[in-house]
Amino acid sequence: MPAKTGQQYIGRLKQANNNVYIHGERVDDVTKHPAFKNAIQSMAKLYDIQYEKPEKMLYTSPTTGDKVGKTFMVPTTIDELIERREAIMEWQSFTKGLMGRSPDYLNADVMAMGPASEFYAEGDPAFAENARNYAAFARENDISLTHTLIHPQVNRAKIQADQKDANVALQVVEKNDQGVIVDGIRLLATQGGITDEILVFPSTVKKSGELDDPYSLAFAIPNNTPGLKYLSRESFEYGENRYDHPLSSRFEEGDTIVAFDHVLVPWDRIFVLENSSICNRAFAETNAVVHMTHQVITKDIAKTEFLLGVVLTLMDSIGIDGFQHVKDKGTEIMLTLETMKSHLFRAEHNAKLDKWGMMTPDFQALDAARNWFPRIYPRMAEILRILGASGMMGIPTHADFNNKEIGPILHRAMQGKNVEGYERVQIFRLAWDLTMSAFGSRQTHYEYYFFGDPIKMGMAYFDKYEKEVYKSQVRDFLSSQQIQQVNI
Ligand SMILES: Cc1cc2nc3c(=O)[nH]c(=O)nc-3n(C[C@H](O)[C@H](O)[C@H](O)COP(=O)(O)OP(=O)(O)OC[C@H]3O[C@@H](n4cnc5c(N)ncnc54)[C@H](O)[C@@H]3O)c2cc1C
Repeated sequence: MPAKTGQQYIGRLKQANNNVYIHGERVDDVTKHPAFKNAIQSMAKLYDIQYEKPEKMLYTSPTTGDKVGKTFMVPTTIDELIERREAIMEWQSFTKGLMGRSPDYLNADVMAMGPASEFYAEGDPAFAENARNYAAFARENDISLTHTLIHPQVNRAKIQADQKDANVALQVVEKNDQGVIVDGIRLLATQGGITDEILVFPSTVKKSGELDDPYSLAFAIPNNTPGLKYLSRESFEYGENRYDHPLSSRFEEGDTIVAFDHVLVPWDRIFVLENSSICNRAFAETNAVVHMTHQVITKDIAKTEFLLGVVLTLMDSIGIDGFQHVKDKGTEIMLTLETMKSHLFRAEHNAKLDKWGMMTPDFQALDAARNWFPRIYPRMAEILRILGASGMMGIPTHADFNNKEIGPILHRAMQGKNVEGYERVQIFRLAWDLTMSAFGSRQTHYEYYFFGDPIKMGMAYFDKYEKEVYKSQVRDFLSSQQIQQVNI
């Protein structure tokens, strides 16, 4: 089947009728519900873009000859790697990097499962076949995915097996002829219930060996599998008016707690079963993490470009762009953008064929970028907030401007250096929705925790960084000075 259209994506969601709950109620039709329908429209637009720009977004399937999504393409040359990234960038230019779980993110993960499928044979040769088949199935059917990696936050000082209710986290409870029955909770599935399927993978920090095995699983199942429930947080979309809520009315993806109530996972959908060692190595050894990071850094660049554009437009609108510290703050964002672009360039141009036959970007460059961005993103949001000052709160609505009595007052009161009140407020509402509304502050929180806890990631980064080369330079330098040792 060729790549899907937006209409097909929506049609599948209607048909699937996934179990999604919000505000204490089951949602009848996510495609019509105010909390989900606009995010679904944006996702549909992404699928439509595949057909608006087929040269950029589609390629010929290696198995069926159908035109399928290029974000599933296994790159074998640097040119293909760049082509794949350009398709990702096309989607990111539409979302401005604000839908962190647009399909390209998990498509990168699934893509790597194909060539690297033999990795999963370590648990069982059948699991390798499952991984291979799933990668092809997802590509040929343009499957949209949500995913879940982590256990509930009960008591982080204890390993899962020692929790007071150890059964709260997702685990295997039974095996039978058809498959494995799993039960328990997983967090935190962004876009839960508004995709076709869920990918359950482990987080890569299970350090208690066999004690972690019951919780160490990887599989994929349709979102309407009996017993699977998505418990959605309240929506941060406060209205459909694009003037009032320019971003949250388009890109509010939603986050969900995932409850598995004795859910059957068929044998042919299992990739890892009760093996923490394999789980801990899966992302790294299949190079899925490298391809996912390649997508993420592309998203980060699109997001930084947009944020820079908003900052510059805002500066201009109230005439602060000539002040020294204001310029310096703009420079901070420019430097971030240029640095991220350099990381991406280095990653792509130093790419090498890995042992699975995938052209794989230089992870040193991507790893630096993915460790740095969560640290710098909150600062960029802060810069926008600082420069916007009172303007971030002086944000009347479209309805206020339309009111005969107060509209003209506001239009005059809110005027900018070279824009009228209505236009200036539009810029500030955009800045507010990007950084300060519930949607905007989630963006900051999201970026901070995108790849996991940045503190733990930083520690892991430090531990595996090649330090000896730098220490030896210092040793050589000191010894080259030939200073006589003082006899004490
Ligand atoms: C908006 C948003 C969307 C998300 N979307 C997804 C998604 O789509 N799919 C998905 O799988 N996950 C998703 N996540 C989850 C994300 O992966 C986690 O938030 C991240 O891995 C951190 O884990 P945690 O939230 O359990 O934090 P915790 O591990 O509970 O950490 C909480 C705090 O305690 C500290 N802490 C915890 N343990 C230790 C320790 N041993 N030593 C020192 N300090 C410690 C941490 O530093 C942190 O400050 C999302 C998160 C957010 C915020």
